[in-house]
Amino acid sequence: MSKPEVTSQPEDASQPLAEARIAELRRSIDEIDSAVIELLRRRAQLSRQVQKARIGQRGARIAPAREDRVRQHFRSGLGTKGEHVAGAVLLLCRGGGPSVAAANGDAAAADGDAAAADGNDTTGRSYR
Ligand SMILES: C=C(O[C@@H]1C=C(C(=O)O)C=C[C@H]1O)C(=O)O
Repeated sequence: MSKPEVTSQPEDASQPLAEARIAELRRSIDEIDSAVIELLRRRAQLSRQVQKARIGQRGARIAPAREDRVRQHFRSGLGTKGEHVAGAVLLLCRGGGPSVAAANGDAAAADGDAAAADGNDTTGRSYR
């Protein structure tokens, strides 16, 4: 696999058009990121409702077979790297830690997530 290109040069202020274009593109990227964040918040809410319902029926919070299908869905849409995205999405949406709603700059809540951030899901499987 080829290495990702890394530009060490500072952005060239002598190219104002290119700079303006980059700024415009970055605004579009930021808008998309905001939409992705909002969708992930909604996904996490729905996911927690499913988990709560299952726990209410004395089931487990985690459903490995369903998670495999979620990974497959991301892989079919995004290629092999999609599985990494799926791993991050599942990590975010699984309950047990602070909810995504507590994420607004709440360092204490973020600390509580550290145990889940070691690259392994709660089934002990690595998602890296
Ligand atoms: C939401 C569910 O519960 C958990 C969360 C999942 C998810 O966020 O996609 C998938 C499987 C479960 O580990 C579910 O079983 O559908």
